[in-house]
Amino acid sequence: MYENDIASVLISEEQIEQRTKELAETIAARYPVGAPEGDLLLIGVLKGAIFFMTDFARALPIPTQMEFMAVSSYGSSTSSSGVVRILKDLDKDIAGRNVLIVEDIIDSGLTLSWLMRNLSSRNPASLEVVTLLRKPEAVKVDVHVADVGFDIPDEFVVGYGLDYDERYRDLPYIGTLDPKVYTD
Ligand SMILES: O=P(O)(O)OC[C@H]1O[C@H](OP(=O)(O)OP(=O)(O)O)[C@H](O)[C@@H]1O
Ligand code: HPA
Ligand SMILES: [Mg+2]
Repeated sequence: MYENDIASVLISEEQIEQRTKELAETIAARYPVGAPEGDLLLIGVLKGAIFFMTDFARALPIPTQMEFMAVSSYGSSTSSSGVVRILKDLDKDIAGRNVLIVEDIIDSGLTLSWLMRNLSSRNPASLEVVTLLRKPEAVKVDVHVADVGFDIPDEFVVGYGLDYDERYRDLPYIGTLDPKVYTD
């Protein structure tokens, strides 16, 4: 599909599927079914986390509810602007709920650190994060994340929800983007 733009496949469809199942089982074990806080509330961060969110939710062996927030800090660039904008806020109150943020990637950590502060101020009963990808060498602000699918090198990646200038989200795997695509 985008063969000429992808330099290498970093994580295959099968690896994503396998790791998502493992994460879902580990995480579900921490949330007792029938708790007074109600069902676990997944907050998906649009648009990047959309594919991971839907696969992760279906792999979780417990009932969950889903809400979405859209924030953006990259736009048509390969580095974070550092300014996080809310493009779509939650429709529901999360006070007293067990909340799990579902992210596709932690790169500089700026988006997540901002989001954690924003959501904690709404008084959830608990607030945790699961991310499919993390770039340990790129982190500028430390955010505690218990569950990471894959630690990856500091290269710009696309696919499985991740875009460059809105393209490549529909690739079923995670690939590195040939630098010619963004240096031309
Ligand atoms: O750790 P950071 O350096 O802050 O980067 C991570 C964030 O950047 C991407 O979102 P983006 O702003 O590209 O929006 P999108 O999900 O709609 O593509 C990605 O989906 C994360 O939310
Ligand atoms: O490597 C990346 N690829 C796509 N979107 C991103 N947002 C932060 N880092 C990345
Ligand atoms: Mg993006």
